[in-house]
Amino acid sequence: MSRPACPLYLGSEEVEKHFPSASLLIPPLETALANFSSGPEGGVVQPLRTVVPVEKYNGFLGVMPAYSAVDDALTTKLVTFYENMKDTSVPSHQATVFLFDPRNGTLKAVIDGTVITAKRTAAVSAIATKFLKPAVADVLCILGAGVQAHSHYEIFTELFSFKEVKIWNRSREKAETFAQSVKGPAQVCSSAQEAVTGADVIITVTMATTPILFGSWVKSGAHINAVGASRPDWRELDDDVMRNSVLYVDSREAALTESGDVILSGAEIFAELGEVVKGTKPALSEKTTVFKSLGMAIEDTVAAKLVFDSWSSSN
Ligand SMILES: NC(=O)c1ccc[n+]([C@@H]2O[C@H](COP(=O)([O-])OP(=O)(O)OC[C@H]3O[C@@H](n4cnc5c(N)ncnc54)[C@H](O)[C@@H]3O)[C@@H](O)[C@H]2O)c1
Ligand SMILES: O=C(O)[C@@H]1CCCCN1
Repeated sequence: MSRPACPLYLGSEEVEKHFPSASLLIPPLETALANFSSGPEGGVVQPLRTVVPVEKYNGFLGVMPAYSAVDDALTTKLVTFYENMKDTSVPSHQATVFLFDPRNGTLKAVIDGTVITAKRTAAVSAIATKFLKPAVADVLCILGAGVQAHSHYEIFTELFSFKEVKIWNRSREKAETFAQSVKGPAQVCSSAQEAVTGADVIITVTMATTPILFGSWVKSGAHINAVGASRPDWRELDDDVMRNSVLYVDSREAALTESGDVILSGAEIFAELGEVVKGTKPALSEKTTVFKSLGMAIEDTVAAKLVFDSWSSSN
């Protein structure tokens, strides 16, 4: 019996190279979201992720396995995320995706998951926004100025035509650095309220554990992508915005288990994004809408396959 070959390793630079634009991910991600929301016939097997708290250091380890029959792809992402880190040279989120041969279980590749996590999360928010943004969407607001703020800025300015981008961060200095580093306009705001006022699309991408977005600030009909607060006792959005918006989620099961914004507000889930993509639930874009994103393993499966296939065809 021959031993399996050593798995391929693709670091973040290689991943970037084989993944020039996150918008490449939109079609396969839409298919994956629709398949996920189709139950067993969609061919997606994705148990709820396991999250191990590392209390002593305010950290968490997430284990995110998934199989997609349509893509014939099997992966597990391991992701760590740490709150209030003193050492700012280390990213708050670090991830690795393991890609297996689904025919025999051989580990084919170990792929940096940090770039994948940044790009696939932003691409899913872009899908939600395509369906749920108001007919006229001139002003984009981003709360947060970290990794996800960058990946969201990149794909949102590529796919949509906002006239204005307003950005707020807890430390203004980081928002200023963000505005100087992006290729395009970004207006730094002194408060979250100032950034949110008048915005048609709002993205919350912070490590906040208590609300930073309040319903009284939100323009009627706006669309909100709520990307942070992925623990059952963490919040980014207040009860007002949660209860008075139409609520879309990536996964009902995950939202009811992991999302403090959903669990603690008692807001009712209207639909999964995959149901909107399939057309079995409407996109009520004239209403104020929230897409609560927690991140799904199947998104990493699709992204890792795209990177691996691109690498294979060029080697
Ligand atoms: N839904 C998903 O699929 C998904 C995927 C990855 C990350 N996330 C979440 O998105 C959020 C941003 O992730 P990131 O990788 O950009 O993190 P990051 O550490 O790069 O950036 C976090 C930003 O939040 C700000 N911040 C930190 N604590 C805050 C607080 N208490 N109040 C307000 N702002 C605060 C920081 O200044 C920073 O600008 C996190 O909550 C993360 O868990 C979600
Ligand atoms: O889906 C993800 O990759 C992230 C991991 C960290 C917490 C939020 N969701």
